[in-house]
Amino acid sequence: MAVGEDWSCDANDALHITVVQPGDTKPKTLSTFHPQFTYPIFGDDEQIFGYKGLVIRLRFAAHDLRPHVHISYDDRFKAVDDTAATDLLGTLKPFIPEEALINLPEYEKNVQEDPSAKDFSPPGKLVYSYDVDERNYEIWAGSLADPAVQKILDRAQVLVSLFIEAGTPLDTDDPEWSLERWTVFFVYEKVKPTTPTASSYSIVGYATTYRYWMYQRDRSETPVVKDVAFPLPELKISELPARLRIAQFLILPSHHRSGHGTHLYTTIHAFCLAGPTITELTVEDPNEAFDALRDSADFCLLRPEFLKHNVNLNPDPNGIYSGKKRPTVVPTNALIPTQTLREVRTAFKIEATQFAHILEMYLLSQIPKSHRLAGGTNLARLLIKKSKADNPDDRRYYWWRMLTKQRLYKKHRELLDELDLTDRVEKLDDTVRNVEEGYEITLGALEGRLPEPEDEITEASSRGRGKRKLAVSDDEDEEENGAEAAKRPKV
Ligand SMILES: CC(=O)SCCNC(=O)CCNC(=O)[C@H](O)C(C)(C)COP(=O)(O)OP(=O)(O)OC[C@H]1O[C@@H](n2cnc3c(N)ncnc32)[C@H](O)[C@@H]1OP(=O)(O)O
Repeated sequence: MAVGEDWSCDANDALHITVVQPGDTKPKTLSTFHPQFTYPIFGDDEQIFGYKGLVIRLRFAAHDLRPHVHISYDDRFKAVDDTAATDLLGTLKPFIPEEALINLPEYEKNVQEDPSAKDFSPPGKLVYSYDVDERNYEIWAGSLADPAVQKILDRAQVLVSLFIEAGTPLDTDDPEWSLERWTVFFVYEKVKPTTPTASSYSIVGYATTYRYWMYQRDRSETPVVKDVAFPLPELKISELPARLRIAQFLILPSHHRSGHGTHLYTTIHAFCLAGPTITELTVEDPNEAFDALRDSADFCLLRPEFLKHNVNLNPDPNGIYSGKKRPTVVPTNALIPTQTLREVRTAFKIEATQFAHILEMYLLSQIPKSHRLAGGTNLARLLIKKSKADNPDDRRYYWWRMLTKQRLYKKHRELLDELDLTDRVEKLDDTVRNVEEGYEITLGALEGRLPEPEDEITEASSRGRGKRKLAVSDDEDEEENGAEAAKRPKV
C-alpha cells in the first residue's frame, strides 16, 4: 500500500540513545548511538508507521541513568479509517519508567541541578578497579534486594530490549528472598566532574547474575524417608550450593572493544570463585560476541594451568594403539590427564561444556599449525594413516579430532543416531571442522597477546589453586544434560 510505504520509517534509525551530563548551562551529550534491535517494542519489522523526520530520543543521565523520552517529527499521518500513526508513547510506556515522561526543560533542570550528583557513588560495593588508556574504571556489585541497585537497574532495563537479542527485562517486584538471588555488576568510568556539582561517575555497562540452585546427590547414600521436625528450619538461598548464571550482559556501544566486557566477565568469574557455595559459572543464551569474549577470557585464565600441568595430547596412548591393532574406542584416559583436568575445572568453577571447548582449543594450539587443517595438513593422508601416522604431531591431530568428535557425538547422540552411518560420519566431520575453524579464529585473535609459556607457568603456580577431574567422560554427560546446563547455541 503506497500510504504505508511513504509513511514508514526504520525504528532502529528513529531511536537515538543519548547519554548526558551537566554542561556549562544545560546538559550536554556525552555519547549518542542507535539500538541494535527494536523488535520487542515496535514489532518484528522494526518499522514505525505514520511519521516523517521522526526522532525518538531516549536520554540517560551518565551517573544515575535518570531517563527521558523526547519525540519529535516533521509530519504525522492523519488517520484514515482504521489506519493511524503508531501511538509512540503508548508503545514505549511498558518499556520505560514513568519518570521518563516529564517535559524536556524539567528533565534538563533535574540533570543540571541534581543536588545528589556530586556525592553519587554507584550502588553496592566497589569490587574492582582498572585502567584503560589512562582512564579509570570501577566495577561495583550489589544485591537486587538493595533499592539503590533496583533504581538504576529499572532505569537501564529498556537497554536489554534494545541490545540483547531475546533479552527480557527483570521483574524487580519479586519477593525479597528471590531478589536476593540476584547480584548486579555495574561498570563505571571515574571521570573529572564537568561542573562543581556534577558526578564523578559515568556509566559504561552492567551485568545481572543470579544464583541457581544446584542439585547434588550424594551417590554413596541410599535415599530413605526421614522423620524430620516440622516446620523445617528456614533455608537461606545464599547458603545452598548453586551455580551463578549471567543473565544480561551489556557494554554501551560507545565503550565497545576496549576490554570492558572482558573486565566485567573476569570480575564476575572472580566473584564466583570467592563464593564458597557457588560451584560453577554459567551463562544464559550467550550470543556470538559474548561467546568470543568468554572463550578468550577463559582461555587466558586456563592456559597457565594447562601449561603448569604439561597438559597435552599423548600421541601414543598407552603405546597399545600405535601397533597393528585398530582401536575401537577413544582411549580418553590415556590421551589426556582426565584426573588433573577435572581438578582444574572444579577449582576454576568453569561449566563442563565451556571447559571442554577451552581444553580442545588449548590442545589444538599445542599442535604445530603445519599439522592442523589451518596450516594445510594433508587430511586425506592422515585419515588413511590414522593413529599410525609417522609424525607424532600428525597422530596428536588425529587424536584431537577423535576426542572432539567423541564429545560432539555424545552431545548430539539422539540426533545423529537417526542418520544412517555414512550421513552420521559426514555430519560429524562437518561439525568438527566448524568447531576447529571457530577455535582457529579465537586462537588467531589471541596470537601475539599471550605471555611466554614460562611466565604463565610462574603466574599459575603463584596462584596455587586446588584440583580434581574432568573431560569427555560419561559422567560429564550427566552434568551437561541436567536442567542447569547453559543454553549455548554453539556445538
Ligand atoms: C548473556 C548475554 O547477555 S549475551 C549478550 C551479550 N550482550 C550483547 O550482545 C549486548 C551488546 N554488546 C555488548 O554489550 C558488547 O559488544 C559485548 C559485551 C558483547 C562485548 O563487550 P566489549 O567490551 O566490546 O568486549 P571486549 O572489548 O572485552 O572484547 C573482548 C573480545 O571479545 C570479542 N568480541 C567483543 N565484541 C565482539 C563482537 N561484536 N563480535 C565478535 N567478537 C567480539 C573479541 O574477541 C574481543 O577481543 P578484541 O576486541 O581484542 O578482538
